[in-house]
Amino acid sequence: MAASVQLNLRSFKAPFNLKPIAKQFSRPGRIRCAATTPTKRYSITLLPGDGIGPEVISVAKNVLKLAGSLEGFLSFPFPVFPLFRIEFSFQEMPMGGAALDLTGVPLPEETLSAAQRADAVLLGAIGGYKWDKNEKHLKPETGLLQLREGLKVFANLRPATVLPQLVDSSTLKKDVAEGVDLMVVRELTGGIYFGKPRGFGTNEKGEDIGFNTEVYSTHEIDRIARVAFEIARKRRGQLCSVDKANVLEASMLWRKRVTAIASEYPDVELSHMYVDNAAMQLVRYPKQFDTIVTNNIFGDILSDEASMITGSIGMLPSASLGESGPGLFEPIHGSAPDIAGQDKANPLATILSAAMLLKYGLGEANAANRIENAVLDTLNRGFRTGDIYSTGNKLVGCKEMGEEVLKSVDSPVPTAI
Ligand SMILES: NC(=O)C1=CN([C@@H]2O[C@H](COP(=O)(O)OP(=O)(O)OC[C@H]3O[C@@H](n4cnc5c(N)ncnc54)[C@H](O)[C@@H]3O)[C@@H](O)[C@H]2O)C=CC1
Ligand SMILES: CC(C)CC(=O)C(=O)O
Ligand SMILES: [Mg+2]
Repeated sequence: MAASVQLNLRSFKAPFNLKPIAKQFSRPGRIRCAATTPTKRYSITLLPGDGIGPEVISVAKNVLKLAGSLEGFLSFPFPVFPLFRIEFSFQEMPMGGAALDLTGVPLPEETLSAAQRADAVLLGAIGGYKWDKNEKHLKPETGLLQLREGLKVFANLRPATVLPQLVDSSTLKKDVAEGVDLMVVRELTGGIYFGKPRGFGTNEKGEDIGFNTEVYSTHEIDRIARVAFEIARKRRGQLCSVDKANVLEASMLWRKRVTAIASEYPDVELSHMYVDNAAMQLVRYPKQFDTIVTNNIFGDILSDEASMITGSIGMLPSASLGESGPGLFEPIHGSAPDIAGQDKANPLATILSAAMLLKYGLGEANAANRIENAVLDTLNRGFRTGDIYSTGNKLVGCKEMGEEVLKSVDSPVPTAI
């Protein structure tokens, strides 16, 4: 049954950051034998953030807890005998605007070190009107960039899969959206969001100017390219590198290095596309894409665009991984101040990010599949938040959607699509 309901967050042996079960067992202090049942303990740092962040994190935390508690049982055909237990300890820390209000900075040292010590980090979203006019170093968004840099999570995986249940929610025609299943691999700790010089100044005419620098090194390009090739190899074997090499020097180097790394992956078909064309192709014929690799800013923009093919930005999860240390898992959307506090947010992107946390962050693929199945089952039962609602379905809020997913997680035989 699990195979028929895969969300295409395919398990692949990533060359980074996965912690197989065996490794967990070998960690001193992680496994405790309570009576006869060994317990796998994971510490998760939760960063709810701002706007709808706390609403979606609260729902995803409950889903994660329940999915973990159901793991480790032998089933004949219902759970009978626990081989091991999974227990999460959650530490909630302030981040973004919430941290600014509390401590005066968007990423307090305590928050970063809690995240660095954790087995995985689950983030809601940050930002809001209240802090929009803050100086750069006092913006919630600066805290998010510092967190990604501090965790060294350079590879941001953003899968966009059109679920059969949500084809009608896509803004594209059914035959264009149906069957779309792509992965954006976005470079996350380099490029124009981090490049120097940056700042404000005056030009020769005395006018104010603002400037940023798009900069990539060989090392930064090579490592994200290898991640993308590895992922493409485990998917349909096609990698499209998106750049602006007809204009930007940083993109010229990008294209040269991605082409060079391709020789290590003869089984993967590499193509190149300029970003303006890619933005157009995504709405013209998105099924042509399997895996896309691109820089920080293009990946940010193209993944928001890709989300609408799937029905809503409220559906897209992400995993940000580094060579070692905890992964950072977050929905691709922001804090949605326009709907914050109204119980309207779609929590599925965050719930699916929790599934990615289990699969890519902790190596608990089974528990991850349980969550993915539960999301599909909930959609099969017709529950929809406003952003993915179509006629004939049941309109629910963020909390109720969460409760329905919990029911599906708990059901012994999930409904297949
Ligand atoms: N990772 C993060 O924490 C991110 C933070 N931001 C910040 O979020 C704030 C708002 O940014 P926007 O540009 O408005 O982007 P946004 O992603 O927060 O919202 C864009 C639109 O999508 C809707 N939306 C987003 N998530 C949704 C969900 N789960 N369910 C239903 N509808 C959803 C919103 O209501 C809004 O109409 C800004 O301060 C921005 O800097 C933006 C993107 C990512
Ligand atoms: C602060 C921004 C870079 C966040 C964002 O839009 C994203 O990562 O998708
Ligand atoms: Mg974005």
